[in-house]
Amino acid sequence: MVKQTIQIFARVKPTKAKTGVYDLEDRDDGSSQLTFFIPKELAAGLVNNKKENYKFKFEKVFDQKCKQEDIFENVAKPVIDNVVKGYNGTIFAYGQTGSGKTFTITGGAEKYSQRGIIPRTLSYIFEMYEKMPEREFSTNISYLEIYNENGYDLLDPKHEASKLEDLPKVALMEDEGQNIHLKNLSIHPAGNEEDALNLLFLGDTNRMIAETPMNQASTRSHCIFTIHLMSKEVGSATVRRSKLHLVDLAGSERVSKTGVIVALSEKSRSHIPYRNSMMTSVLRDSLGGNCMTTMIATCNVEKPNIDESVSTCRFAQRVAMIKNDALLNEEMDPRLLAEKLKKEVALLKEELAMATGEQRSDDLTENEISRCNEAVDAYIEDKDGQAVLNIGGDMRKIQLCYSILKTKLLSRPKEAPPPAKPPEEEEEMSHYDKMELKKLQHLLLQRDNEINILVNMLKKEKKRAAEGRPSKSDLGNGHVTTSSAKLSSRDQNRGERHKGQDRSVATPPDSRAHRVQSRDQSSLGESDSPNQLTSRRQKHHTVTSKQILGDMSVGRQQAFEIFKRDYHENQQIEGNKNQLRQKYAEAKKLGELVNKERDVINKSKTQLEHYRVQKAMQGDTSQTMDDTESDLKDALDQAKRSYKEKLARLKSLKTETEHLQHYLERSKVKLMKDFEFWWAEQMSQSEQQPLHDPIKSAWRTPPPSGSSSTSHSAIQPGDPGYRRSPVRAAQVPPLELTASGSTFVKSSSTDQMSLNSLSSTSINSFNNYQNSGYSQLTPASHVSHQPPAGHKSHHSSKDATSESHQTSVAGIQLTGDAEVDANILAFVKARSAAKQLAQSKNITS
Ligand SMILES: Nc1ncnc2c1ncn2[C@@H]1O[C@H](COP(=O)(O)OP(=O)(O)OP(=O)(O)O)[C@@H](O)[C@H]1O
Repeated sequence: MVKQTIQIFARVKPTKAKTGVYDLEDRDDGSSQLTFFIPKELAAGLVNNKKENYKFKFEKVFDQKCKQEDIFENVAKPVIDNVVKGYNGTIFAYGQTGSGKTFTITGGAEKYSQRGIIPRTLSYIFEMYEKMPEREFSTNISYLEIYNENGYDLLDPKHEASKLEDLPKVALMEDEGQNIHLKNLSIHPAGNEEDALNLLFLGDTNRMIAETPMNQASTRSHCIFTIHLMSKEVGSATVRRSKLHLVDLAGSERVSKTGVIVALSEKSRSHIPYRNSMMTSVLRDSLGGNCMTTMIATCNVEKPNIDESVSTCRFAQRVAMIKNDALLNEEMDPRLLAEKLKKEVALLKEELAMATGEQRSDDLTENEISRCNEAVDAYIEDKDGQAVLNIGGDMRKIQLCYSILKTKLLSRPKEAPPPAKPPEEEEEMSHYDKMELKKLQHLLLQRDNEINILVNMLKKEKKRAAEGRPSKSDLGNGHVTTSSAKLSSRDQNRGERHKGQDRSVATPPDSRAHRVQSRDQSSLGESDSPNQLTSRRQKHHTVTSKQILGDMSVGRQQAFEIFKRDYHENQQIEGNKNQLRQKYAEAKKLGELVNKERDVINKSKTQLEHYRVQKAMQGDTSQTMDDTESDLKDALDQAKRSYKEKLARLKSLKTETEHLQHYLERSKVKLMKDFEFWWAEQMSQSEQQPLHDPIKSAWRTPPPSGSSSTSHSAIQPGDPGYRRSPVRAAQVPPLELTASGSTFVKSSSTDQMSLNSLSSTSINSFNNYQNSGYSQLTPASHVSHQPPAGHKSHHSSKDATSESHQTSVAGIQLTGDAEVDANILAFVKARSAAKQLAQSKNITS
């Protein structure tokens, strides 16, 4: 048992400007101290407004420049090492909204280097398995989201999520031993890193899709990614099961209001009401039980966020006092144990029968007879002189074995005895024979192996051809053409990935994957074969716009196209696309090089073998290598090294491209979600416009700066709310939405505002919100720019004010007097309507 308190770390989120409100110090005992300086005027409303310095001790504090790699090395690795050994582990991030919890646990959405703890953990555990050939491992994964005390399965294979409520609800169950079980949470086997990453990507995509403006999933929900490990020594019945929870908690400003967290942070409370919250029930072991737990407090050190960062650090200090007792979770596997016991019982029965003289007289079964045959064959083939034919104490079997042996002996062809040789020649020949025999035996073995490999390959190919499948990419064997071709074809097909395309085909052969067994297949549903599941996962990765946006009207589709064009993350998306292209090109080149290297290896091998055969034929049996042989051997070794290096790079390129593809998929989802929000905002604004105030309703969206739109009608025909307002309908001629052209209006009046300009403007202001980076929510006073309740968009009040003060309409100065301005607007509208009418009647004004 390992007794340990929860280890606490802190991470400071990078800020653009220097804030001067905190300091870090390394202490003599190896820990770090984080100090916040809070000027008195800022401390108003803070817990203690007299205090200016707040000091907190952590295992280590990671400053703004720290890399994801540093966090992984220092925080995650020690926990994972123990999980692989058989201890439970938990790593959770706690901090206010926007402080970097998701960035730390899952990673950033832009670059491969921004990979967070989860993807790095997945790579690391599979690397560790390779280093422990004496053990067999199995890995299963689950991904749970808890929102409003309800659990949702992010990896559910049966539902396509478009909102959180679409996912199956996970229920908490407690057994008699007070162990918590999660009903309806699917657990998926991951045979290799790629499988595991796919599960992570699937869960993340579901998490994003399910995030609606109303639930702000990432801010208010907790996400728990759990890796379930099982391992045992080869041939042993003792298994170790452990779990690693990687937890992204909801924003601290929200969770701190829940009872459990309050109880945890109050020193005087000895009883923690874990059952009051789903999150703490699931993580009960992590907070004071059988687990090694580590917390990362994420701190935002911009001045307005200091209060919350101080609270976060206070909470961390309290958490650091929680003691855990981690146990090695070792047990006998009941299945293996039963098998072992059965064998023992059979043996004991036979011994008993021998001892008591009681023998069975019934006939041996077919199975028993064939086992006797096998035992005799094995006995004959065993070259060990001490080999024993052990068939138990059953006389029927013993007699059968004797009979089989006799039959075999009698059926052997009689060999003529070799002619007698003179004694000295016999001695000389025997030495020569020994050498030659050894050589021939070795050659024979080699050829046998080669034939076996070839036969197996042929069988596989034949089977594949019969199933109509493409040849398997085999990085391990150097057949990289298919793999790189697949990469490039995936590049071309990205965006509309083929449904059901089986990614596992591109998986490099992983010998360990064969050993890995699914422990929880049953939870996947009976009909889920691994291939079906993979293709379903694959399908899940590709998010269709329909899934998020539903069926779109033609007008909305056009608006979407324009929104896409002006989207603020375009540059980043393009950057990732470029990188992906480069990586594919690199992979293709590398694939070709690996194949060349493979040819070099084969050539060098053949040359070396030929040379050795030649030498042997010339009677040179010396064991030492001559210069030529040594050169050939060096060339072969060099080619092998180079081949391995390139192969390793190819493998890592594969993981990188998977990540980039995932980032692009995320961007796609984000784009669609942002459009949905923007569109909803346009709709809600148009519905919120007071009907008696035409000025405001006309100018809720400003014209684009520098555009000629000032001479245009103020009302935006492309606006979805346009036709809904009776005031507007009365003031302007009815305009129709049309699918043709780039505008939404039928007529070509110069007073018509194109949707393009409308969209550019409101999209720009939307983009400004997105880029403002200010992590506080919009003040409630800016009602007209308030996003639909709960949306995470960070609107700045500056944007809102700039939009609400327009001074002219269609070139005419507004007065600020509502009545006068209403008249001006009515005039503009009337003029616009007249022009339009004139044009439609083909009359020049
Ligand atoms: N250490 C960091 N380096 C670079 N960018 C970061 C870092 N930490 C956070 N960010 C960025 O800050 C933004 C907010 O971070 P993140 O989403 O991780 O916050 P969070 O604490 O998970 O918020 P929420 O509670 O809303 O889920 C993201 O755009 C993220 O990429």
